[in-house]
Amino acid sequence: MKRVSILGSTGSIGQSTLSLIAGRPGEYDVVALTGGRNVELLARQAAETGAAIAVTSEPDLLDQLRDALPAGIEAAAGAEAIAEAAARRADWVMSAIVGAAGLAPGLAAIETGTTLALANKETLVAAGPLVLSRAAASGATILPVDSEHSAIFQALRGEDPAAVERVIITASGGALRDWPMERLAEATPEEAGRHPNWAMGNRITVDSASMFNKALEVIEAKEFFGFSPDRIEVLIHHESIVHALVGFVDGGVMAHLGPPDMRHAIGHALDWPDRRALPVERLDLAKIGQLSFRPPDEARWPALRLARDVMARGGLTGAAFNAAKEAALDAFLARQMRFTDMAHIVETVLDEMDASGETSGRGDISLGDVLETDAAARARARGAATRLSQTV
Ligand SMILES: NC(=O)C1=CN([C@@H]2O[C@H](COP(=O)(O)OP(=O)(O)OC[C@H]3O[C@@H](n4cnc5c(N)ncnc54)[C@H](OP(=O)(O)O)[C@@H]3O)[C@@H](O)[C@H]2O)C=CC1
Ligand SMILES: CC(=O)[C@@H](O)[C@H](O)COP(=O)(O)O
Ligand SMILES: [Mn+2]
Repeated sequence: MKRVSILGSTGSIGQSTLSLIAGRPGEYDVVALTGGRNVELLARQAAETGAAIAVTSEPDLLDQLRDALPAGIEAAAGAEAIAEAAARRADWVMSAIVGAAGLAPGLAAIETGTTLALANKETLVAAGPLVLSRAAASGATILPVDSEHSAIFQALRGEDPAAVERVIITASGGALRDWPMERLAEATPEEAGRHPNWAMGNRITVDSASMFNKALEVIEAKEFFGFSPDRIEVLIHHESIVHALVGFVDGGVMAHLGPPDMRHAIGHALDWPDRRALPVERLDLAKIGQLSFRPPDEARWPALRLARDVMARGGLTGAAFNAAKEAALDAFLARQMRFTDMAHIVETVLDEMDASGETSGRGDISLGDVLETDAAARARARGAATRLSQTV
């Protein structure tokens, strides 16, 4: 039996992963499941799968988790306990915690030499070189789960990476794509949180509307595949059917298509290097009829320009970018500032930290360096958000 652990099992990706596993009885031995505040669901998942251990990130919910678990399933709580559970021997680990909180547990799994299915894009944005060098040292395999990166990975199967000329990552445009630009400042968290095509967690859905999700994905593609930034393009594609395209030196372009359902990308990583049947809807292009494409407007979506700055600056800039974005998103979701303020705040934090040398990151970057930069960027972004909320 394949031993699997799921970090972030109570979230959107985590639940989809468990649904695939439940559809193949007797094939998987569930080692660890981790969640956050939803301990009721976590306990139910652990009971249904017979997991060895269930861990919540919230120490104040440990008793509640313990009470809800059947006898024989271990319970634990806190960030360290999650990293320890991630380090338990497993053949395959899904990294689906949201945000930078997923970095340390993902690294802990990597140290064991396992196969890490990586949905947590923040891991590569904040600490790409560190994560890849630790994987090379331990022999761990990292498989992309983010739909665009899974698409690129699949288009590259059997290809010579040197023959790649460019990659094109598609973007739906998110919830506010048809709004006039002058109204964007008024958008509420509820309005920004309605994705036109994908059912996902709330944070990534709002990031999709601001295009910060795509900005993270461009950096993720640079880090994971090693493409130079000038070879990574973004294309607005409303239907979310073409997930990414790879252009080769002979002019040929391979596109990866499929209905917007993450069970395909998750299943691909679960079954890799094989391909097996997955319970996803089959693509019916005749029914869809038309697919549309247009270039992104960087004035509307400054996050895309910021991603280019992050890649040009390098060092610890990715860690600062992600943390500032997370803090700005927190402030927007808490209604402390406007939708359009998020990009201003992130840009201000990046410029300040670049000027002070805090993100220069010379030499080998450690997890401690990344976490320190993350904390500094978050503090700056929170400060800027508080000042803004006092002036609005
Ligand atoms: N959803 C999607 O389709 C896609 C998601 N991704 C990426 O996958 C990751 C997960 O996304 P998604 O499933 O949508 O997110 P969700 O918000 O749906 O789920 C997040 C998971 O992380 C847990 N969690 C939240 N905060 C913490 C914390 N501080 N420490 C430990 N665990 C925590 C949550 O627990 P609880 O809910 O119990 O509080 C939940 O299990 C993100 O990095 C996202 O960018 C990438 C591509 C597509
Ligand atoms: C499913 C997935 O991978 C998401 O990251 C998706 O890409 C979000 O859609 P957009 O950011 O294109 O709106
Ligand atoms: Mn994606």
